[in-house]
Formats: sequence, C-alpha cells, structure tokens
Amino acid sequence: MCPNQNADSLPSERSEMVQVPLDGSAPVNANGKRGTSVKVHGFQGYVHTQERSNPYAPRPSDFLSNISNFNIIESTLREGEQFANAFFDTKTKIAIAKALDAFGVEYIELTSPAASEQSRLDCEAICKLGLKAKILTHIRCHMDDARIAVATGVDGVDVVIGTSSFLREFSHGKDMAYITKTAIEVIDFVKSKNIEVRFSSEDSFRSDLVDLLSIYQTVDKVGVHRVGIADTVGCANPRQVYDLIRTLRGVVGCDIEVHLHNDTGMAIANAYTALEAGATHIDTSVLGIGERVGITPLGGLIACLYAANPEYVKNKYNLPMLREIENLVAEAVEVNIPFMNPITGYCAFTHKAGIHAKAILNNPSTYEILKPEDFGLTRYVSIGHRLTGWNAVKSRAEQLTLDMTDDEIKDATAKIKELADVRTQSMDDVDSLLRIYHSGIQSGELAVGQKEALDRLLRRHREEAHLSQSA
Ligand SMILES: CC(=O)SCCNC(=O)CCNC(=O)[C@H](O)C(C)(C)COP(=O)(O)OP(=O)(O)OC[C@H]1O[C@@H](n2cnc3c(N)ncnc32)[C@H](O)[C@@H]1OP(=O)(O)O
Ligand SMILES: O=C(O)CCC(=O)C(=O)O
Ligand SMILES: [Zn+2]
Repeated sequence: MCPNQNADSLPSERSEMVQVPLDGSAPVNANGKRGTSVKVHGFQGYVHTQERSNPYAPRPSDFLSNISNFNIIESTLREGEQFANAFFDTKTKIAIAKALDAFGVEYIELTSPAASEQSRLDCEAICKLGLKAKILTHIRCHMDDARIAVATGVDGVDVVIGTSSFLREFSHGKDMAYITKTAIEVIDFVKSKNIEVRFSSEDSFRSDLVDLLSIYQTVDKVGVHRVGIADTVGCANPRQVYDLIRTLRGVVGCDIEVHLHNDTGMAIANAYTALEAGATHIDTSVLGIGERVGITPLGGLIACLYAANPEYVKNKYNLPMLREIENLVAEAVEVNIPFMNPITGYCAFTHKAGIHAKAILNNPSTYEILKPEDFGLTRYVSIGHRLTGWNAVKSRAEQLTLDMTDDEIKDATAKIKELADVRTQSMDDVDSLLRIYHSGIQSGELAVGQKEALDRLLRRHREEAHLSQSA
C-alpha cells in the first residue's frame, strides 16, 4: 500500500518514514527561517511559506495561452473503455461519472451509443443523472450515428473522422470532399437539436495541413462549437503540437480541443503545449487509460497545470478526490497505480537523501512543486537507510521527545548508517536505537564516540528483547 493512501497508519514495510508537518500560513520566524514552527503528531518542524516566483507560470508574452483558462473533457468512459482491460458495467460507469463530476471536470465523454444496445442505455442513464458536467458522446461522421446520439439526451456530440491518407485509404475509404460534405450534414443536424457539436480529424498530425485547415475553416463557418485535433498514434512532439494549434488558432474562431495519445510518453507535455498555443479543451482519462498506452492522464495533467497556477487549479477542481477516482478506475480495470504516478504514486511525496530531508524539514517547497496537503495527502521523510543525515535523525529524535545534543545525534546517525549498510532499517529499528542511545547517555553508560559501548548496549537490548519474547 502507498504511504499516500493512508496517512494515519503506515504499513510496517514503510515504517522508516517520518511524517512531516502539513501546510499553513508562514511568516518568517524569530530564527530568520522562512515558515512557521509547527507541531503535528508530535513532530516539530516548519510549514510552507508563500511561494517564491513560479518559473512555470505563464508569461505575459503568452497572450494566447490558456494554461489558466481551460476545460477538461474526461474520456475515461469513452477512450478509457478502449483500454485493453476495460469493461465497465452500468453501475461502474455511473460511479465513475459521479466521481468525475464531483471532482469538477467540465465534460464527460461517453462511448458511442451506436457501439451496442447497452452502451446506448448507459448513455441515456448517465444523461439522466443530472450531473453538473456536460455529457458528450463520441460518434463517427455519419448521419446514422448522429441520429442515435442525439436521441440519448446528451448535451453534445463529438464527431470524428480520419483525415490522414492512412485512414482515408485503409479505414473508411472516403476522400476529403466526401468528408467535408458529410461533416456539414452531421453538424447541421446536431445543431438543429440545440446541443453542442464538435468536429475532429482523427490522425491530425499525419494529415495534410492544407486539408486540415480547410476542413476546420469550413466547419467553423457552419457554426461548429469546437474543432478537435487528435494525435491518434501518439507521434507528435510538443513543438509540432504548438505549431499546429497556433496555426489553427489563427484560422478558426471556435474552441479548440486536443486529444493526445501517449505512445512516446509525450501526452502531458503535448497537452500543456497545446494550451500554451491557444487550445481550450483537453481530453483526459483517469490514469491515462485508452487504446494501447492511452492518452493524457487526468492526474498528470492536473499536476502539470497546478504547478503552473496552483490557485486556479485548486479553485476549479476538488483535488483531494483525485486519489479516490484513480483507485476506483484502477480497481475497475484491474491495474495498480504506478509508483511514479504524479501526485498519487507510492513515492510521490517521499523524501529520502539526507540533503533533501534537511531542506524539506526546513521548508517543503525546497524539493516539492506540488503541496501534498492540497491533494489530501501527506509527505514523508525516509530515515533508516545509508543515505540518511543527522538533520533527519534529529527531527525524529525531537518527534520522540528525546533530548539529545547535536554531537549525540551525529553519533547515533553514524550507527544507523553502519547498520543500514547491511540492510535498510525500519522506523522501529531507528526508534529503538535512538531510545537505547538516549538512555545510555542518561544513565552514564555511554558518551559520544564510544562505539564499543554502544555496540554492547545494543547487543544487550537485543538479547533482553529476545528473552522476553521467548518467555
Ligand atoms: C481513434 C478512435 O478511437 S475513434 C473511436 C473508436 N471507437 C469505436 O470504434 C467505438 C466502438 N466501435 C464499434 O462498436 C463498432 O466499430 C461500430 C459500431 C462503430 C461500427 O461497427 P461495424 O459497423 O461492425 O464496422 P467496423 O467496426 O468493422 O468498421 C468500422 C466502419 O466504420 C467506418 N468508419 C470508420 N471510421 C469512421 C468515421 N470516423 N466516420 C464514418 N465512418 C467511419 C468504416 O469504414 C467501417 O465501415 P464499413 O462497415 O463500411 O466497413
Ligand atoms: O475524437 C477525437 O478527437 C479523437 C478520437 C480518438 O480517440 C483518437 O483519434 O485517438
Ligand atoms: Zn484516442
């Protein structure tokens, strides 16, 4: 289990972690340190101060940037259903839709009602939930699909058709003239029902630029609400995304959505760049699930945009819900949350090396761009290993209310390192070493630097513990 998953009860195998205090307002204190001295669960330390200038914040020169003005089209219940492991029954779809709505996503995209009878019924059922999020469904550029879609009660229809030569030749076999004519017909029809309509070109980055811009211009003129760019095969890099969106921004007046696959691991960076270039809507799925390795993950995108403008993202979304939504979806599709997942990964807020630990204990902003408490999570400092340092050990001794001088702490740290050179020490190991060291000092059996005396003491305590266990 991840330390972030249960802040209060640490699992034993992670018990070398120390809880570090939560956030709060933070004036400069009497020692000239930034931050407020706080005591949380017996631990004395410093909380975050006001952020210094944020290097990720949009620059005034980014006049097109929507980094702080975007919408999420959450497609776990459409793209996510295309993930190899996914099967969502009606109850699970409803649970996911409600959770995403409570989180605050602006749109929820559902599988085409043309896919199967149950897909159609589920679409109708979710439309009837009365969620705040707008409900979209995703269809082929075809009047038959459009008729079924508008009858479900959705707030909008996302229409897609491949425009690359690959898809024109090997998927639907239609040329640009046919695509344009059908697109206009479908858009007019959906608009006549007074709901939103989006037109998207599948495989945009392998499509001819002139074809793309001319069809987008045409659908913009007939009043489509959004156009969509799709990196269907995950081939685009951030510069290509920036260039295409920036060019499109100059050609259409409507909103611009982007849908980015993650085949080369670029999906979050590409989404960020798309917003910088003027895109307005980003498609996501929880944990990024979708065809192959999926698309821009909701949590990763949130991490990235929070880093750019924490207040905007905090006000817009219920961030502490992220972990619950990811757990819900992970369970539904039978996968684990990856250890390196932004925000909710096992180690996302765990600090280990002594140099990091010291600075984090003084001010968490030194090594954290995301504040765990904003996501309902807790940070940890790992102590019982060979990379530890005396500052981290001192903080633990203070937490245990053991009064020790710096020299004594350094002495005990050297012993922890010696033991950790053989195997990582649990928090219980570290605690008992500190307690034995402290009582040895108190009783006069030990002084700083008396390595053999400390070894003797530790051996004696181990034997006593062994005897009391076997008695
Ligand atoms: C990149 C993406 O992820 S796009 C979204 C993908 N989503 C889905 O595929 C939804 C689930 N799909 C399904 O349930 C089925 O594929 C259906 C119901 C849509 C179609 O099923 P079938 O009629 O059996 O056709 P099949 O799936 O074999 O082939 C797709 C058909 O749609 C046509 N087609 C493919 N893309 C499009 C498009 N964007 N617009 C219009 N027609 C299209 C193909 O030419 C083919 O038509 P054909 O029957 O004349 O050969
Ligand atoms: O409708 C879209 O914009 C994207 C469709 C899709 O899933 C893709 O192209 O990968
Ligand atoms: Zn996709």
